[in-house]
Amino acid sequence: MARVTNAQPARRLMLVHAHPDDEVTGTGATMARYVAEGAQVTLVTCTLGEEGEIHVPSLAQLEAKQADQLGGWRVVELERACAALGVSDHRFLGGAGRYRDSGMMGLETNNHPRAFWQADLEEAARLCLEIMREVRPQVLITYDDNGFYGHPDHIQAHRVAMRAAELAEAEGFGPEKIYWTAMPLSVLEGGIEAFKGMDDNPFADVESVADLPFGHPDDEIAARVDGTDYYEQKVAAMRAHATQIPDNSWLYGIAGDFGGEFMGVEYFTIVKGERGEVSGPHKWESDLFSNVVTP
Ligand SMILES: CC(=O)N[C@H]1[C@@H](O[C@@H]2[C@H](O)[C@H](O)[C@@H](O)[C@H](O)[C@H]2O)O[C@H](CO)[C@@H](O)[C@@H]1O
Ligand SMILES: [Zn+2]
Repeated sequence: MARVTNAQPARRLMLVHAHPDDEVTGTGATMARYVAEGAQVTLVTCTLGEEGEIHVPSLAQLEAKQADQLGGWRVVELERACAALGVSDHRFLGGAGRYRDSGMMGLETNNHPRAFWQADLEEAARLCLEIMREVRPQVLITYDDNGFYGHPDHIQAHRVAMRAAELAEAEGFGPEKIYWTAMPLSVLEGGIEAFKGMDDNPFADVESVADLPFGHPDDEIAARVDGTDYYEQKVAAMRAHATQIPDNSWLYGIAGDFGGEFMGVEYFTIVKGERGEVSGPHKWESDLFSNVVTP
């Protein structure tokens, strides 16, 4: 049984994401910050994103219904994004190509025999456990039980990560703290105002934040990680995912109009472990490793 070696950094963060590009949008600044601070950041991506859209016209024929090569291309996009963030430890769950992108909830692609949505949970969790046993992360990040916005692969990534953490706990090396990606309602409400008048307004049809499948009251948020110093790395990593994030994406609008204030700050709820120092009106933690005692 592998044990923490002297060669491993003192602080170790593991993230379990569903598709290439998820690592950037929800946790890119957090990853870049902890890498810069000397932590080991291990990214686990569960699928290759084969069923995604393609926003690069010259690559359109790679789509699943044609050449079905988008997954391979997104492997390269992910490598480039990790390089931009400074992340050197990336794994595909079960190895590249083990689990296939299931497509949006309810689509026929959910039933593909290799779809992650069809994965045997125990088997997939044990594959995740193997990485956890090697890395022994003190902090684990994944999605909430709705996968943040209800995508089947995100829901499955949550289930696999949480089951792996449970199995690791039983073997005596579970993560000390577990966080789920989140967004405060106050930030979403600010976004709705800020986007009015933008061409690519993601909130165009949204009357109220209550209409969104995600968002937490500010007091339910546990941690606000300030990665504003790394927002340029985050934007560079977003650009690496060109098939998923088009040049006219609202995400770049935010980056342009608000800089690191929005793109460089990422939020989490906590579902395991004791928070360390908290501050501000909503008592948010600023360091995911605060209060960690596990060597
Ligand atoms: C951020 C994320 O999880 N993206 C997934 C998602 O992509 C969506 C999908 O292409 C949908 O058809 C679009 O309308 C929507 O705008 C996209 O965000 O689902 C894809 C298929 O499972 C997945 O490849 C992509 O990474
Ligand atoms: Zn995703």
